[in-house]
Amino acid sequence: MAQKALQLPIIDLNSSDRNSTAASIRQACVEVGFFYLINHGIDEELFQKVFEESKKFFNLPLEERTKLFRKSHRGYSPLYDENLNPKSSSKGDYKETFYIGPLDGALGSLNQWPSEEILARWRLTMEEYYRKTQDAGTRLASLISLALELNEDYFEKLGALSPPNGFIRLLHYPLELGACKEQVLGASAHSDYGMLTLLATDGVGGLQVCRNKLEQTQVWEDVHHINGAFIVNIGDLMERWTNCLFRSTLHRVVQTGRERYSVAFFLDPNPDCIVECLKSCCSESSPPRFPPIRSGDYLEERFELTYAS
Ligand SMILES: O=C(O)CCC(=O)C(=O)O
Ligand SMILES: [Fe+2]
Repeated sequence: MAQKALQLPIIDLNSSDRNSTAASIRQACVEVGFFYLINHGIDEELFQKVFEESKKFFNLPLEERTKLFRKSHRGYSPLYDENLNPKSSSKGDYKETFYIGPLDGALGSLNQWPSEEILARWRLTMEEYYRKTQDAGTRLASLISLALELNEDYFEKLGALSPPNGFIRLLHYPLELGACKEQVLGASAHSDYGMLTLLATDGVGGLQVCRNKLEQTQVWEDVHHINGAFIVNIGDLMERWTNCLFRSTLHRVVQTGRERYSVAFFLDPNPDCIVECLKSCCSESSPPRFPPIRSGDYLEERFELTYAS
């Protein structure tokens, strides 16, 4: 188990004092890369509906779930299918997931949905959650621009958010039956790939972060659930943008002997956006550490490494 629990700052997305909120975000992203987000516009009722519908899907017979097996990163990914830490020798993560990508335009037709006869309100619920969470993420991105001493519409103007590449990942960590010799993790140690992640959890523990990923002995700290708050973390593309000023922190989910559900929303840049060091994050003494990269190419490569086949 983790040695200690982490106290993360609470950021109010609706605060009228945007400059002081931006300063708190900056401190959180420099020090930990994780914070809580409140007043984000998603009400308790919608969270409840999303978790209920998610449970209904994962409780369908395996045969039904497998009909929606992932294609183009959308749909169902069964137990052990993913390994979020491709460097580990583990046989995969003890979780099952379901992905929903951008809803609109040509990309929208790539999504897979359970049939309405089986789960009547599933698609509507997920679409509502997708739009509202993407909106919260976009508003948060403008506070992040402020935190980086940029104009509030910086990421908008860059094309990163027009439209963003948003993905919902519904997660289910079932109870593991039988003792296992090696430690199998619900989600193995990883950092998220993109810009920002807004994570909703069900109150069951297990999420841990490691702030000293480069040291030999890693210290893992528990991240607690706060009712109604998102747990937000910075992804690797944001770390590249900021020349490692903002941290994309290693995290994982350990098994606690309880079944667990969570819902991650990845707000990633438009695939055609070129991610290169921000002017406010480099200088002569601190030159860019990464070459510019097209967001879509970077994310594709990371996704490919996640799957065993
Ligand atoms: O389930 C969780 O709490 C974390 C999931 C996660 O880290 C991810 O999906 O990237
Ligand atoms: Fe993650």
